[in-house]
Amino acid sequence: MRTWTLLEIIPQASFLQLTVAFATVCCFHVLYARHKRISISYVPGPEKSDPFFGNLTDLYFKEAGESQIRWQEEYGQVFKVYGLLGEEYLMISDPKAIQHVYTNSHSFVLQKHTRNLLRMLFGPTLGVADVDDHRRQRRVMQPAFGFSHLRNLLPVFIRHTQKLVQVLKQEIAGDSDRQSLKIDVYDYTSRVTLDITGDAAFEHQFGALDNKQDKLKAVMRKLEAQSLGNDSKYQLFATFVAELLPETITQMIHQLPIKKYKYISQTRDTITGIAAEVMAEKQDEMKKGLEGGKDLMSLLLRANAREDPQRRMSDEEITSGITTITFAGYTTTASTLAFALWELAKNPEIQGRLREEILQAKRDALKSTSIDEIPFSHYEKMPLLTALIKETLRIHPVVFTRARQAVEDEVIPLSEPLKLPSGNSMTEIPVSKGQNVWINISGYNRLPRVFGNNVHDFDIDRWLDNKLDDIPGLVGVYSNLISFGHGPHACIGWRFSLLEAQTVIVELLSNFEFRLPENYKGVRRTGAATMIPTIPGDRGAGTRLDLEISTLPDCKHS
Ligand code: HEM
Repeated sequence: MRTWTLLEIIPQASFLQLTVAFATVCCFHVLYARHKRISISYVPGPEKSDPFFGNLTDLYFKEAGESQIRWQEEYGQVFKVYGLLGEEYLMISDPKAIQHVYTNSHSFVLQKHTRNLLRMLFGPTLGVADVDDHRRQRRVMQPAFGFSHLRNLLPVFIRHTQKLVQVLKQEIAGDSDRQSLKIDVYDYTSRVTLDITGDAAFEHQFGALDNKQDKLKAVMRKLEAQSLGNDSKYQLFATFVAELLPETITQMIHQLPIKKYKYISQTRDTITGIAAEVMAEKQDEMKKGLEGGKDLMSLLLRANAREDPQRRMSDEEITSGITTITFAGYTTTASTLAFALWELAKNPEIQGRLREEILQAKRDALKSTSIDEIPFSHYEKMPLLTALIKETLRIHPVVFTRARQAVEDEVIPLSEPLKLPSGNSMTEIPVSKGQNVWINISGYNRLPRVFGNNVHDFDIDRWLDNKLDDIPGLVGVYSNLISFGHGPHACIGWRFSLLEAQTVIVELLSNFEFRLPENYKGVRRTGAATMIPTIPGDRGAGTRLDLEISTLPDCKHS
């Protein structure tokens, strides 16, 4: 009998047959790898809500964080959820477990899909660099985000925020000297954060508040619209299948002439091209011995030049660092600000108290410096402003979940024993290479043992006596909140973001009043690349949060 070789079979098979054969081999490969893993099936968790998609449809199609918070109440700080074809994910909000996963960034890395997408868009950037490269890059970049440099950026923040106030006043007054106007506050918070971030990061003037035509702005906005997330089962399927395929195959697929991938590489070329142009100009200035700017890129170039040549960042690493910062920085802070203004509109009493604190700080500044601008050192001394921002970050963490994958066998310690249905309990969870672990950021921020019993209420008073800042053994870079992550990959821009949010809220509340609009139907917190505000039942309208705004009586003509 004749034996067929693979090379003889392939030319005779149709494309469909080959695809089916390839998919079957992949499925077996995945199921075999899964079978060899240490099982976590004993960990309690919700039943599958879909035989094929497991719990993914709950996690992706319901409001962002909603299911994770509900399951945490039911199953505790550690539970299991199902992904595609019965894949088991570990979801953790236990502080010790989070600390372990986040800190051991060599054992737990970003999921393949996210890593590839980030690499395609931004190049060898912070989130995807391997451990040594990441450490080297952070070492050079970190000082630019310290308090002493932020002090220099405050005038940039204030300048753009004052422009925002001016634009809003003109819009409200319109042609008819109107009293108030319904606006999409996200549109304005994202324009001001884009202008601030471009200017502070590399002195690029996006001119978003002026509606200026700008190539980079157009690309960033398009990218933002594209990242609106998985809103169909097909997209969800494609994302998770990409996760199951070997990395080399995924990278080959990304080279295919598919519209989405072509768009991503064009976007990358535009962003990095502009950043490279600016960098070349700045390097030229440095060579001529000119003093250079106070923006992050200038600081980075100067710090890099002082580094040991072996440890310097390459030009490509600098441009991808700056573009990542610009994109990561503006959308996150813009949504956080929009959520904060929404909370203030829902709580006029808090809005009034906070406005009084701000106006008093401005009066004090006027007395001591003859300018009604709050000095840098005073922002931290405004308890209500600080509490508002902390409570917004707690209730509305725009990065509401983070996925990590174990690249080696590991044991995850727990701060509280995990009780099993058998009556036994476990103090640590062994996991195998390949195990997906999701950090339940929304859930952690609502742990009653950390934040009190009324965790689901927006209550800024919980922060006022500073007790929450002093609990030992917790996680996060800011006030025991995990909204900015933890460990080596924690948000590099958290201080930047806080100061930016503080300046914007100070200027907005001293000039305007925010109310819920007529026919208010709520706001949906939608899970996309980050958590974004959208109109309930109208995802097509994109990121949007409508509020009624009016100019305060004594500010109308200033
Ligand atoms: C409210 C605003 C912000 C929130 C909630 C936020 C949240 C986060 C979180 C949770 C991470 C960790 C991601 C992970 O675990 O993989 C992160 C990383 C990062 N963030 Fe932010 N961020 C904010 C604003 C900013 C700003 C303003 C900048 C820059 C100016 C920035 C730049 C970055 C960068 C570069 C990383 C990657 C760090 C690394 O991998 O080493 N973020 N951010």
